[in-house]
Amino acid sequence: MTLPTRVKIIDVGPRDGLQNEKQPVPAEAKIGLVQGLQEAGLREIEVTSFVSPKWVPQMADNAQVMHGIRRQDGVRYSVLTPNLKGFEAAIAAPREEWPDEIVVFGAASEAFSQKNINCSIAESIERFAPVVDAALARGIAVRGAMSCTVGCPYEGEIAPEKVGYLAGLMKGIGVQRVDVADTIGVGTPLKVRRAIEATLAHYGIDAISGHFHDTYGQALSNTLASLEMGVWNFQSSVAGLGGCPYAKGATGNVATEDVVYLLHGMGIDTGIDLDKLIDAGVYISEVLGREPHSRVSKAIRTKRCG
Ligand SMILES: CC(C)(COP(=O)([O-])OP(=O)([O-])OC[C@H]1O[C@@H](n2cnc3c(N)ncnc32)[C@H](O)[C@@H]1OP(=O)([O-])[O-])[C@@H](O)C(=O)NCCC(=O)NCCSC(=O)C[C@@](C)(O)CC(=O)[O-]
Repeated sequence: MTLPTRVKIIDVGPRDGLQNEKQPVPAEAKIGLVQGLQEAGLREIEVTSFVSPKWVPQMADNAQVMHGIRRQDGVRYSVLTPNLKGFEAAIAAPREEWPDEIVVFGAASEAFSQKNINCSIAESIERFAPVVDAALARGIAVRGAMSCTVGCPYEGEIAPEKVGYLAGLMKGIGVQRVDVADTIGVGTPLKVRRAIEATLAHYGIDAISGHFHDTYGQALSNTLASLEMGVWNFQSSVAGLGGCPYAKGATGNVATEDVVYLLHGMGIDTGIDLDKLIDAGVYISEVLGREPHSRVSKAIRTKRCG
């Protein structure tokens, strides 16, 4: 078994992490979070989503946030765009405020697709196709998020064949890389491996990222299981922020701090400064009025206090 020697982490905290917050989070705080993450060495950050503000009010300040971030060379900034309306809104600003990558988001579960984006899987692909074309024509990269690749809050366990089917549809419309997401954090290593194997029928290992929520405390195990398959792109949220508005009871993504500690402990390079990352997590947690949901953050902050 050869493990990757380096891993790329996409911090999805500003988007996935904050989208479900009930309290208002000022755009300035979201901008400050992006700043803290890039200063900590993150090279990919999912900043916001251009979705309906009626569906996800917390992301209504998308344009303001994209306008406010201070871009750093070498950092890729991505946003979610579920349809052409969202894509057009994402590129309504001057070129320098465009996202580097857009994310279309589908689900391996029909029920989740309906609840999350109000259409069937097949309809979602029809909607995404012109978005993908429009993005690629403008030199904007395209990622596809695949939700519920292990389990669904409405349908229960999801068969790997459904994941393979969705991955094939994504590939068919030109999506360049995909996230295998355990939206509700029910996955365990063998199930996650099967979902990734099904995706490998359509995408190479370099084009697959692992996106694990930590509801049942399995996300680090699932990260390790994916690493052992050669996956080297992962998504996580600083301070373990998050939860999907259409996945009741699901907690946040695995904390970036915990993933970085795991990887560094295995001698795998991430380019991330763990201390600065912890500070970014503390910053946003103070805005939200709670402690970071990261065991590593807690342990290191306790040690800092002597
Ligand atoms: C997809 C829609 C828009 C369909 O929603 P719909 O109601 O079917 O859309 P519609 O086309 O019928 O339009 C209805 C209204 O929404 C407006 N609208 C339409 N599109 C947009 C847009 N892009 N931006 C702003 N406004 C929009 C449109 O203009 C219209 O406005 P009205 O005439 O009523 O005033 C809706 O279902 C939606 O916004 N869903 C968002 C769901 C979401 O953001 N979920 C969380 C992200 S997914 C996730 O977290 C999972 C992930 C990625 O992290 C991976 C994982 O862990 O699984």
